[in-house]
Amino acid sequence: MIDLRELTKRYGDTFAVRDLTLTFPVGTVTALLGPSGCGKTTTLRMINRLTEPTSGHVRLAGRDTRELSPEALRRGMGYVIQRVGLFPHLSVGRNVAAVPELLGWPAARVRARVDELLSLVGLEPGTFRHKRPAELSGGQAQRVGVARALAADPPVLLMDEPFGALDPIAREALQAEVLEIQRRLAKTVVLVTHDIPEALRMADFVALMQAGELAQFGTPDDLVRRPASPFVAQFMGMDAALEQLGGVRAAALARPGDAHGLPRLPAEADARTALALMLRQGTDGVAVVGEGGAVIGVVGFRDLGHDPRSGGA
Ligand SMILES: Nc1ncnc2c1ncn2[C@@H]1O[C@H](COP(=O)(O)OP(=O)(O)OP(=O)(O)O)[C@@H](O)[C@H]1O
Repeated sequence: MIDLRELTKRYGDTFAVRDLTLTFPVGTVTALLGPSGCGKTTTLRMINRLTEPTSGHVRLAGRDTRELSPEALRRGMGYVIQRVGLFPHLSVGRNVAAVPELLGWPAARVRARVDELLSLVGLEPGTFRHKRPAELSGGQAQRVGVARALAADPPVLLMDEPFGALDPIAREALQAEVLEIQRRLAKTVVLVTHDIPEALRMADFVALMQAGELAQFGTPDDLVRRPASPFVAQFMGMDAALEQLGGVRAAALARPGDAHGLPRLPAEADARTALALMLRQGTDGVAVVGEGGAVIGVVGFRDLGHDPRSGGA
């Protein structure tokens, strides 16, 4: 297990993380959840010592991580970030092989491992092994990133908004596959996200942070049904509104309008996905497209308040 004890990171007068005491149980997914700037990434980076704490400490399986070299520590922890950062000049296969090669595995074992991992993340090895990162879609590149993080079979996987840059359909597919892999391999996963539905879907436990401190740790059900403070109730309550949008098809809200410059959303997507796309792209609308990419109509930010099932109230 990973234990954080009174972990603090200060930048000048700002506490990015303050007195954080938290245990990530072995073989589970724990989401570090919270609004922008609450200290999620700083916490994750203190676990693998990409950021050194100002005070407090991290224990891994009972050992203070300061007793380990950062390199040895990181070898035991896969790390996946939003933009995977694959080596552009290396093939997909060589990217996945990077850590096993560093560890001096025999060539045949590395080759077998690369193929095993590509299959595991849903990429057919014969098709993808020799491709360059530039030839991949965002979702495929992110899959390679996950395969690379798992290459040396680390017991711990640290993931920082790993699905954040993906379109909604690729995101849901990869979330499902990462969950499936986690269940099969029983990795200890720490997942940074600000997306409540993602945390609810993926996490066994949620650590909700507020301004560098722990607001509540518990199961997703605990946080939704037994919030420890008004902040938790309000933050998790945003989800109820979002869930309602999840039941409405974006196509049902689409109306004629100027689709120029708007991000595109498939007609079968729901209104929650439309909202996520607007927030991510910084637009106040999306273009809903049908088969063949023809624009059906636009959904504006203000249209999201109108549920056609309730008569447009
Ligand atoms: N290198 C740094 N120097 C100064 N301040 C920093 C540094 N890194 C983070 N901070 C500050 O620490 C706080 C927490 O940042 P952190 O990136 O951990 O938040 P976060 O919850 O991951 O946010 P987001 O969801 O927006 O990525 C923020 O106020 C941020 O501005």
